[in-house]
Amino acid sequence: MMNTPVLTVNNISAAYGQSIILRGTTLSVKRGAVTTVMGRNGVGKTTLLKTIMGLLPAQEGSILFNNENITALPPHKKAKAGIAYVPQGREIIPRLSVYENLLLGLEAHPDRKAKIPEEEIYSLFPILKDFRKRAGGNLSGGQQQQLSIARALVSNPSLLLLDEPTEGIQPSIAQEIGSILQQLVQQKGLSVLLVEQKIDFANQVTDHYYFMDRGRMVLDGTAEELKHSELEKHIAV
Ligand SMILES: Nc1ncnc2c1ncn2[C@@H]1O[C@H](COP(=O)(O)OP(=O)(O)OP(=O)(O)O)[C@@H](O)[C@H]1O
Repeated sequence: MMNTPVLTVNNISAAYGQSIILRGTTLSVKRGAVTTVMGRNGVGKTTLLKTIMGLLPAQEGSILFNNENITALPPHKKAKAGIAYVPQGREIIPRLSVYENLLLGLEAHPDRKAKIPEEEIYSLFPILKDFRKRAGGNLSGGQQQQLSIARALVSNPSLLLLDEPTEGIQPSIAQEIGSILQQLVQQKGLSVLLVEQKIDFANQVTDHYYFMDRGRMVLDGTAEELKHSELEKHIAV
């Protein structure tokens, strides 16, 4: 079990109406490591995460989570099975307090009596303890990103899908988020599928890269395996 991928995506396709976005996308996500998908704007990275989560149907191909076929499961069942999604733009509920936003994470917890693991969450994200009564909408972008990740962790996932966590936040906070991710991977064995545009942040956390173009993967490997020039070619805007 330890050596098998936590998630395998085989040849999936997905579309918005007539507009086909994923065209035979294949990747595998290593257990207890960070796998990062990079690629230019609009190549289908967000669509890939949405399809894995079940927010968009896969019209062809299959998705295996811990060797079980989850292709057609609805999002709430995937969440209960242990997949958490941190969407691009974070989707904090602005009028709810930080604590109430965290409570929403419990909806996806497989145990209905589960409570927020406050000690763990606040030791990872001390700012959320100080601000627990503050409205989510009054936090800075970086704090909202931390809240969004914390809310995902409240459901006790084994796989975290993370869409551009550094978008619009300052480099020092991005670096902090990077260290927290590393901690979660190394200490809790969390598996992460990250979509990222910033190579510096990606380099801080990534074990294995995939490069996506027009709905499919065109290159993959560890940082050592990939030549810098190749990376630049696939992320240049
Ligand atoms: N809800 C939607 N309806 C129709 N088309 C969409 C929808 N969402 C995204 N698209 C289109 O699908 C394509 C892929 O979008 P997607 O968001 O997956 O790309 P991305 O690689 O994540 O890019 P970005 O980095 O800009 O988020 C784009 O051409 C986009 O315009």
